[in-house]
Amino acid sequence: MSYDLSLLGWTDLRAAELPDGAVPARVARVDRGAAEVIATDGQHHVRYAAHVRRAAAADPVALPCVGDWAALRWLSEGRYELDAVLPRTTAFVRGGVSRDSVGGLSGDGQGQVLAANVDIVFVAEPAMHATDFADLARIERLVALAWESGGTPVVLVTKSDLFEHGLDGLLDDVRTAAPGVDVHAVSSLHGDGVELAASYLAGSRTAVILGPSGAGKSTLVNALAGKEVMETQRVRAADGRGRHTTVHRELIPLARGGLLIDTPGIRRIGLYDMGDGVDRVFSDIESLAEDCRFGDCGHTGEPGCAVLAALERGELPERRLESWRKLQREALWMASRTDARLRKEQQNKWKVIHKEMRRTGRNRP
Ligand SMILES: Nc1nc2c(ncn2[C@@H]2O[C@H](COP(=O)(O)OP(=O)(O)OP(=O)(O)O)[C@@H](O)[C@H]2O)c(=O)[nH]1
Ligand SMILES: [Zn+2]
Repeated sequence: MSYDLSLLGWTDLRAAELPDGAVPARVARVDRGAAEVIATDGQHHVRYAAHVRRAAAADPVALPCVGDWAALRWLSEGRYELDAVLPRTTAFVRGGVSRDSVGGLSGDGQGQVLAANVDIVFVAEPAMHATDFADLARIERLVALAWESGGTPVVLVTKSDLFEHGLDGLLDDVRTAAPGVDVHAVSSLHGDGVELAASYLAGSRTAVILGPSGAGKSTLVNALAGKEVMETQRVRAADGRGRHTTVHRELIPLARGGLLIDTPGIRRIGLYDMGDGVDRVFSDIESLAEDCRFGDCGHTGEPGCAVLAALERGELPERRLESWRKLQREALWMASRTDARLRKEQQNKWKVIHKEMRRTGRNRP
């Protein structure tokens, strides 16, 4: 019985990074100190090698996370340990982490990776939410997060069936809020746009769905996955034994190909580390700002401000500038706040893990 790893997104590029003699596997779920992984010969519960644990203790960014590709080392009959995390192509990171020029991550001991190797980031925003229309500011924020992860954002305006008139106008507004990003209307209820969304995952790509509570994420996951997610997935069909359904709740193979990562952490993701992403989602303002007379122009009335000039000419919507200001302020505030909180969380978490390791003697190299 074997799994076809290419259906999980394994490529020649990744294969080139696999150490000699190691067995490749994708992380489907993590537990403290261990992971559920899928390898060619099936699913395994694997502990982390001592050097992986040491690296993670120094910097939690080194901890395996869902979506990671891992190199396994064979221990004995049917048992493996997780020996290395292969270089990540993208990552959703919470906490104080910066990205170096080649896209690698360099942590400062506080970051936490929520999901890795995500190609497509669906930003779900309901066309109609309670009594309100789509929240453009929220779309901007989540698109910024998506860019920051290294993945490609695609905005899905969900529940489009609730919007009979003026949907085209709404989509135009959304496109203005997310320049350079594909925007589509989706109704999971009627099936409109679902095939189109699924087509982004062709070639066994991996996606996440970000969006506020009630945006229709779960409904969309089910629509994308096809009926009875757990029973019809192709990856598991190859296994034929019908076991191990639980890990697929976090790394979900879709009936039409491709995968979705759906974890509580990704669902809760808010406004973390959006530095570069903010610049990109506001590329219109950033490029106007290049023509401001002063390099450090705050666009609040300085002489020769090109941003305010565009505003006066009606070329830049006022809402857009307001949104940009708000996001800049929030990013600053969140950065200071999450840093302190995360540091504490991580300290507590590792205290518990170290205690556990001492108790079981598992920390001996
Ligand atoms: N009219 C309409 N309703 C929908 C559609 N998709 C989802 N809903 C409804 O919207 C509500 C919320 O949908 P969920 O899929 O649970 O939303 P969610 O984003 O997963 O919400 P959380 O679990 O809170 O994050 C449910 O009552 C769905 O039935 C749609 O395409 N059209
Ligand atoms: Zn200016």
